Amino acid sequence: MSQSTVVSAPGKVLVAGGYLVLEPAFSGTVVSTSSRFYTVVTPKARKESQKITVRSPQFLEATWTYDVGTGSPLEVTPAAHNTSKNKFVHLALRTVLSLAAGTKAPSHIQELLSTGINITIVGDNDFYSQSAKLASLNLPRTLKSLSQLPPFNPLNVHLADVHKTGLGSSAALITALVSALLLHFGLITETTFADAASADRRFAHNVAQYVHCLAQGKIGSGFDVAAAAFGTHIYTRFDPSVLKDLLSSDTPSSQTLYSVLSPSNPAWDYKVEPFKLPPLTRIMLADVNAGSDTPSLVGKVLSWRKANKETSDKLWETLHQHNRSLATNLQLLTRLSEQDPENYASAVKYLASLQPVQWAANPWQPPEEIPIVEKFYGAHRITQDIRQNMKRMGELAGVPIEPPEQTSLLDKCVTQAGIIGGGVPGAGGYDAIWLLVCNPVDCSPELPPVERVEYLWSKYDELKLSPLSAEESHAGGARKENIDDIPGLKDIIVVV
Ligand SMILES: Nc1ncnc2c1ncn2[C@@H]1O[C@H](COP(=O)(O)OP(=O)(O)O)[C@@H](O)[C@H]1O
Ligand SMILES: C[C@@](O)(CCOP(=O)(O)OP(=O)(O)O)CC(=O)O
Repeated sequence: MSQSTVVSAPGKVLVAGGYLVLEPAFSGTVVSTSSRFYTVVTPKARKESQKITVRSPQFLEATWTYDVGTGSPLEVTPAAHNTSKNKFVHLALRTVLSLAAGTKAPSHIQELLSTGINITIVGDNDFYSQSAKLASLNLPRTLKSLSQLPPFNPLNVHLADVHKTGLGSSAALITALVSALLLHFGLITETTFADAASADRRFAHNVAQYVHCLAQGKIGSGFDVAAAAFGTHIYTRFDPSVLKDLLSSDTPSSQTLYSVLSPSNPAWDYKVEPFKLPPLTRIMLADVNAGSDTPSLVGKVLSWRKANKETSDKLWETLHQHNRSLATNLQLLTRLSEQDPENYASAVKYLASLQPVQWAANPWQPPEEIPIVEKFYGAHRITQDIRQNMKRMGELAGVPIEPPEQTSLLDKCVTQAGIIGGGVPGAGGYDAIWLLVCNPVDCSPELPPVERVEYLWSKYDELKLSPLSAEESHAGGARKENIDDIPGLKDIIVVV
């Protein structure tokens, strides 16, 4: 394993900015998750010249072999014996190998390929629903039960049949795979890649963004790939015209690929503004397990917007103001915690024991805590305003962005003690909900809000809810890993 290259990339939750983030005039607040995808690239132990074998050991029959040509342009062909296709993986390999062949000393690439390459891809359990597994083990759907599952738990299904939880498996996987390959072939270096603002990290982002669009057959806003590459941030999209020519060409040359995807190409105009959730708070996610088709929601909302310019412009502007205020408000809370950690911690502990409606109504509140409490109450109000306007967007467009079932669930959640706010992430629908909860170090004698929410979810009869174990990742996006630091990763790699 000594010559292995391991890279991980996080999943995402778009807490504000669904639909708006598709347009460059608006932005989205995306939180990256502690749950990650891992890619391990290793020279084959048994030499198999010009062959790349990709394995996803969490799934049945998930091995794909590719033959790499020796000519120019370099071809990557799926082997005839593959039992399924994996467009995402195939296009990632083809793109990075083509870039490598064009920009590195060909002899160096040839040397790596002449041994053959093994790639293992695994996603943290959170990316796929674990409800069936928990039920088979007779375990309740709680965070504690999730922590008892082995890492990278095999799902005993084919990849095509898996139930995804909405954390953005393909974006995290492509970003981790592309970055690992770029590092392995020496197109970027470990030291520069470690810096989120570096040209190398931006190169990995651009390549991942291209591969993801190509594999999906469409250009979305790209917030999911940006979160996988850079971590939590406020995202403003790139102008899709940067990829137009590449996407319409069958096999772009290495030179064309490089000139478009290069970090110095000024046509990449996306913006990544720093953001993080305030200290002593925690994001909680529930997989609602009812499923929604994001592309169909997006299609309907966008055609409604086109046909109702004036009304939608007003709604978009209102939502944009609320989305920005939420981000500003949460950033201010982080600043208040830095300026006065003691009063901040004491205010969070106090808020954790009361319902949000009671937060601003305490005449005995110590004066130093008042600005902190007010900001938390402000965040609560803004998240409620965002929900209301997103729901209205759905009603006007005739799509279930916050359907009645989700409204009742969220209403129950956000009136619990210590819950700052919540909503339907991303495009909304029946997929999932997110909550932001106060998470003081010690809540005694009260129950911590996290446990209150878990209890409510476990007893909620109207919908089948499973918590996800993800928290916010503070690792800042994709990163090179040491295989020994990731529990369970070494054990799942097939050494051949
Ligand atoms: N563990 C995995 N190993 C290999 N490929 C994967 C894995 N998980 C997801 N994928 C790829 O991502 C695709 C799913 O992409 P998509 O439907 O866009 O899901 P998502 O919304 O989670 O990003 C799969 O068809 C497969 O090509
Ligand atoms: C509507 C959107 O703005 C947000 C969709 O976010 P989701 O998190 O719902 O996305 P999926 O992972 O594809 O289900 C579309 C976009 O920005 O591309």
